[in-house]
Amino acid sequence: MFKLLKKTNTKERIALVFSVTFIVIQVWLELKIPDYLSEITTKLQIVETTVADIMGPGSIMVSLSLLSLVASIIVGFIAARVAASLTKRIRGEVFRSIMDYTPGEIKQFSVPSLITRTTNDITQIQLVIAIGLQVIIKGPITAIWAVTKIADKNWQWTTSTGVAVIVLLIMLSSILVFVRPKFIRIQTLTDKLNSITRETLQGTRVVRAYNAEGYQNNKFLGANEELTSVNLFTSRMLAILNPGMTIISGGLTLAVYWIGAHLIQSAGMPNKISLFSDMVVFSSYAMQVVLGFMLMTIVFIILPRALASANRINEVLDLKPSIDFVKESQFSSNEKGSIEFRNVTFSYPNAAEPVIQDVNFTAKAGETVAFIGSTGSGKSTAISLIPRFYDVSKGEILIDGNNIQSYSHEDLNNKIGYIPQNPFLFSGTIRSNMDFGKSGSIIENDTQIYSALALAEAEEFVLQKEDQLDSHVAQAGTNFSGGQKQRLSIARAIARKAEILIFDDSFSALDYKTDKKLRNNLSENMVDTTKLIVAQRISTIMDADQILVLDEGKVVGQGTHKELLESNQVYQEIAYSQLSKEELNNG
Ligand SMILES: Nc1ncnc2c1ncn2[C@@H]1O[C@H](COP(=O)(O)OP(=O)(O)OP(=O)(O)O)[C@@H](O)[C@H]1O
Repeated sequence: MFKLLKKTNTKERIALVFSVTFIVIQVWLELKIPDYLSEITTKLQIVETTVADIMGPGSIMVSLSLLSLVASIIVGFIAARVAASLTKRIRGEVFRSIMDYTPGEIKQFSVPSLITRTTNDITQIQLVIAIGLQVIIKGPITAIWAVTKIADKNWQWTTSTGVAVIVLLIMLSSILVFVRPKFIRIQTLTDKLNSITRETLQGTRVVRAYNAEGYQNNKFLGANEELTSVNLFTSRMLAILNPGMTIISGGLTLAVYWIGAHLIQSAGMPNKISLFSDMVVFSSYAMQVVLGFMLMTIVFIILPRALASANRINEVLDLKPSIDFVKESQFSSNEKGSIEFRNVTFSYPNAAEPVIQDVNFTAKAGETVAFIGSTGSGKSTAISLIPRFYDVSKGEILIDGNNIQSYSHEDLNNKIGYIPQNPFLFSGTIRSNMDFGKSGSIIENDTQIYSALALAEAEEFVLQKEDQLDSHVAQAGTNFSGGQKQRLSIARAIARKAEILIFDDSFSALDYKTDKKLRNNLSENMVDTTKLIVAQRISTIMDADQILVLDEGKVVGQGTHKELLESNQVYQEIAYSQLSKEELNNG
C-alpha cells in the first residue's frame, strides 16, 4: 500500500497537505463547540439570563458547525480528487505492465485475475484513499485532542470514558479478527466469478449447442453463492458496528449523567451549577473521544481489503517480463528479410520435455519456408519464437544475420508481419484494423489499404459492404466469418510492408480456390518478402522453396515438395491422405 502511495506526484502531495490542514481545522472547530455549550448551560442556571444572552454563544455554535461542515466537504473533495488521479495513474501503469507480459506471464495470473486487478482492486485503493484518508487522519487527532480536553476534569467521568473506549476496542478488534481474512477471500472469489463469466460468455455457442446452460449455471451459482456468503458474513459483522457504537455511546452518556447526578446531589449550591455545566460539556467531549477511537479502528477494517488489493496490484507491477528487449538495436546490417534458425530448441516454462528440438533452416529474402506436421508437433511454437513471444532455450534465431535478441522491440516487430492462428480483429472499423499499431511503413491513403486487401483476397467483400473501410468491426471481429477474419488479418500484416510474413495456419478457414489465389498473389506481388507458412494442407505449402516436416518437435524431413514426396515417409503419409498422386505430382 505504501509502495502505491509513494506514486503520488507533487501536486497530489500538496493536495494531501491541504487536506490534512482542513482536517485539523475541522477537528478544532468540532472541539470548540462544547466550550460554547458550557457557556450556555452556565447562563441557563442564572435567572436573569435572557434569550439574547443565549443567542451569542448559540450563533457561534451554529457557525462552528457550519464551518466544520465546509471543512469536511473540502477534505472530501480533495481526497476524492487525489484518489481518482492517483488510481488513474496506477491503472495506466498496471495496463502498461500487462502489455509487456509474454503469453506465459499472462497465463501465470490468468486473464480474469488481471482484469479484476486492473479494475476492482484499484477501486479498493481509490476507496481507501477517498474515504479512509479522512478517517485515518481525523481519528487520532480527534481522540488525542478530546482526551486532553477532559483528562483533568473528573476522575470518575474520565474512568467511565476509558471503560467505554476499552469496550469499543474489544468490539472492533473482535470484528476485525473475523472480517480481515474474509476480505482477502472476497478478491480471490471475485477472480473466480469473473473467470466463469468470461469462459461462459466466450464459449456461449458451445454452451448452447451442448445444452450446457444448466452446467455452467451451476458453476456460476456455486461461485456466486460462495462470494455472496462471504460478503454477507462481512456485512453482518460490520452491521454490528452501528448498534454497538450506539450502545457504547448511549451507555457512556448514561454513565456520565448518572455519575454527574450523584456529584451534583452531594455538592454545595454554587458548585452544583458549575458541575452541571461540566457534565454537559464532558459528555460532548467523551463522545468525541469515542468517535476518535471508532474512526481509528475503522481504518483497520477498511484497510485489510485495500491491503489485499494493493498486494495484488504490486504483484502485477513487480513482475519483470521474462523477455527483455534492448532499448536500441545493436547492429548494422544491409540485409533485408533473411531468417535463420540455428539449432533451436525450446521448452515451455515448467515443462520437462522440449517442444521443439534442434531446428535448423535458412530462408533468404523472398523465399518461402513451410512447416507441416501432425497437430501438436510444434509448428506454431517454432514460429512464435521469431516475434519473441518466448525466448529459445538453446540455439539462436537470426534475422538479417543478427540475433533477434539484439533487436529493439520496435525494430524486431517492424521486420515482421505476424498472422496468428486465431485471427483477432479489434473493435472499430476495417480501416482502424488495417492501420493498426505502429509499423515501419505508414499508411497514408486508402489505396494502400485496398491494395493490401486485394492481395489478401479481401477487397471484394469489403467493397460490398455499405460503409466499406468504415464498416464496423465488433470486438474480436465477431461480425465477420472465420475466412473473412483470416483474410483481414492477412491484409493487416501485408499493409505493414514487413520484410518477413509469418502465417500461422492462416489459410485454414479459406476455401481451396481463395487459398490458391491468395498464395499466387503473395508469390507474384511480394517477391522480396520472406514467407514462413505453417499449414495443415499440403496444397497450401507445396510450392514452398523449403518444407520442414515436424514430428514431436523434431525435424524429420526437410526439402522441397518433390524431394520430400520421393523420400520422406511422414510427408508421404500426410500428402497421400489429402491429395491424389496426380494432384501431388502436378503440384
Ligand atoms: N503455452 C503453452 N504452454 C505449455 N505447452 C504448450 C503451450 N502451447 C503449446 N504447448 C504444447 O506444445 C506442443 C506443441 O504445440 P504447438 O501449438 O506448437 O503445435 P502445432 O504443431 O502448432 O499444433 P497445431 O497444428 O494443432 O496448431 C503441444 O504439445 C502443446 O500442448
